[in-house]
Amino acid sequence: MPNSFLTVEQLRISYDAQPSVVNNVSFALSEGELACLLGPSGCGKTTVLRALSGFQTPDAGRIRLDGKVLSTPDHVVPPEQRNVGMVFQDHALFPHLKIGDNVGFGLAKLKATERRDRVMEMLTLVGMQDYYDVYPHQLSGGQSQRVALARAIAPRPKLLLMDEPFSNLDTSLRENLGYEVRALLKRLGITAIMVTHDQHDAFALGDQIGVMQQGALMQWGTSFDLYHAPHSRFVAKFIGDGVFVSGEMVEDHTVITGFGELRGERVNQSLAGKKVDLLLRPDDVKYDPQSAIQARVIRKAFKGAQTLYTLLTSSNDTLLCLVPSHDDYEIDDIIGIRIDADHLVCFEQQVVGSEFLRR
Ligand SMILES: Nc1ncnc2c1ncn2[C@@H]1O[C@H](COP(=O)(O)OP(=O)(O)OP(=O)(O)O)[C@@H](O)[C@H]1O
Repeated sequence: MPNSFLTVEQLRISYDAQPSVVNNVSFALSEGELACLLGPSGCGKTTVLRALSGFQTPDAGRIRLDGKVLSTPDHVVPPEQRNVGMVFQDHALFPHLKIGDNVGFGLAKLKATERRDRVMEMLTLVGMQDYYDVYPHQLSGGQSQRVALARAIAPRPKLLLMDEPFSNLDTSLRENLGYEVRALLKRLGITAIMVTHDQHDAFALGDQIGVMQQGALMQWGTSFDLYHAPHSRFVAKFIGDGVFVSGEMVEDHTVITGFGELRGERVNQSLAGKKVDLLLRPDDVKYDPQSAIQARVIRKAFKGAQTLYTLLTSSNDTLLCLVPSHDDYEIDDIIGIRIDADHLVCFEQQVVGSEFLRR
């Protein structure tokens, strides 16, 4: 943390009507790292972004960027002096300015020829080099968002902030754009933070993802860790599909369930000797015609390459299982399954039977 490029330390923010909108949030980024703040509506993501951009004074805590203190409760470097770029959900292009002038807007300090070269370089990077003389209303949503990105990175900011940049775009476009933007920012070595409530946006862009709930940062980690090693029920439920099934943790690496004994690495605190709710993701349950564990299909959802089956075991546990869609089964068919969870995510038991985490 001391040598990080960006550090947010113990950030606390209240609004008049609402205390602790952001509550002791701390995280750090290396130069060139991409992070996402992910969480349900109202959890405080945008407020963190506002503090990073200099529009919000913290009640407590400190923000440092590249060795310089940008925000404390007593001193806030104004937004225009931070060298921080911003992209918003609604693109916010100036409607009366051509695309080239939109992208060149923050480059007033450059000579005219340098400015034009920089604008062309940025437009080329986002694949919009043929749109220099076009007005914003002539662009699609995806094109506008590319231009907004080009405008934000044109002044070569130290930090790029993006607030739900893909939320007005349709699903397939937003996923493609997410991976495209990631590749571009990585190529340019730009450090960035994106706020989103959509886990797929976060998976597409973030090296690190921070999951927020009611002002608190619940977990900070890679998408893989958040999905497979959530530290809390909230993160387990917020990220991905799955079920909780009841079991008993007989020792640190072993849980007995109604459909057999499962062994794996323990992820959370030790609950040896206790009744637990064990998290099983659809990809922890493997289709295996040879297996002795049999389960009945009670629901199927075709997903293209795979089908997501909801299964009921003879012990009355409900499981989710992803099966290549060529292996097609009908409701009430019996199929063989094998549990392949190399890590055991358990929480002290709250429910009896299975609980769904379907989103
Ligand atoms: N200017 C403000 N004055 C008072 N309360 C505010 C203000 N801005 C936000 N809030 C409140 O603070 C809380 C957090 O808001 P924030 O916009 O940071 O959440 P968010 O996670 O970004 O939500 P969303 O995804 O809906 O944008 C909300 O309850 C909101 O109503």
